[in-house]
Amino acid sequence: MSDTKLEAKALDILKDKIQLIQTGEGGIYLVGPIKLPVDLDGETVIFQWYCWLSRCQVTDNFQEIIDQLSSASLAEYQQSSVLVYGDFKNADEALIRMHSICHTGDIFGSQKCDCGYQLKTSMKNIVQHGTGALFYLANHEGRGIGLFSKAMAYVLQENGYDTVEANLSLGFVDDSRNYSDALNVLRILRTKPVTLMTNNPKKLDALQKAGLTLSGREPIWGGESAFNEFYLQTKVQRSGHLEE
Ligand SMILES: Nc1nc2c(ncn2[C@@H]2O[C@H](COP(=O)(O)OP(=O)(O)OP(=O)(O)O)[C@@H](O)[C@H]2O)c(=O)[nH]1
Repeated sequence: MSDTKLEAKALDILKDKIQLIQTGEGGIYLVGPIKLPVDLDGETVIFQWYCWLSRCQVTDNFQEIIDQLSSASLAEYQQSSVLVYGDFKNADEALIRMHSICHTGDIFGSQKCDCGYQLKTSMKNIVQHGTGALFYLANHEGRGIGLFSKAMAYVLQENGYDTVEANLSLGFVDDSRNYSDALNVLRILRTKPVTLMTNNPKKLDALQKAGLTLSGREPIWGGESAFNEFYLQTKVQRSGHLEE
């Protein structure tokens, strides 16, 4: 097949799997669902996976978006995505997690935080519940400060600073995470209320202010180790996290 024919065929395949979400500030291009078999403790679980890209440009001519991909250096800027399980659109009850990326905890299994534990547990909870979604938010590293700054914050923490002090002394606020794109995607996937897995009342508040319709909160506490005792204590004492 010629390159032109391959391109035309690709668009034909992709067009039914791309949605434009208009946000007022631009467009979110949502790709999916894609069937994703996931190994959860030795059991294969099928999730439906979606990934999105935010652009200033708003177009439903998706070829224009495809044409920009190869020169957009997207690997330099991570994209967020969501794993959906069960009849997420229609079920009366659904469990969701807005999980902030944690390179050290989620990927390396670092025990300096509880992120890896929360990621795995939230996926298992969703499957056990029967319906839900795990939003994996790629622009949230270090509560919004980025991986390099988080490394600097860790150096400061090795020298006596707590998590909040470390962020502040590097010129950041304690928490600069934004949930608006994730909520725009959630509204496409489900309009009924959801139960949010979190221990953080400020996150709950930020999400509700941004328009999340909530039916409840489920705690997600655990993953304690000798290495994260002070970190978890700081979450409770300085950031107001709930222990149950
Ligand atoms: N700045 C900074 N960020 C950290 C540190 N440890 C983990 N993180 C980041 O914290 C984010 C998770 O936020 P948490 O405060 O642990 O929890 P939360 O999302 O507010 O609340 P939960 O929903 O209860 O998990 C992830 O993006 C991690 O990368 C740290 O020592 N310093």
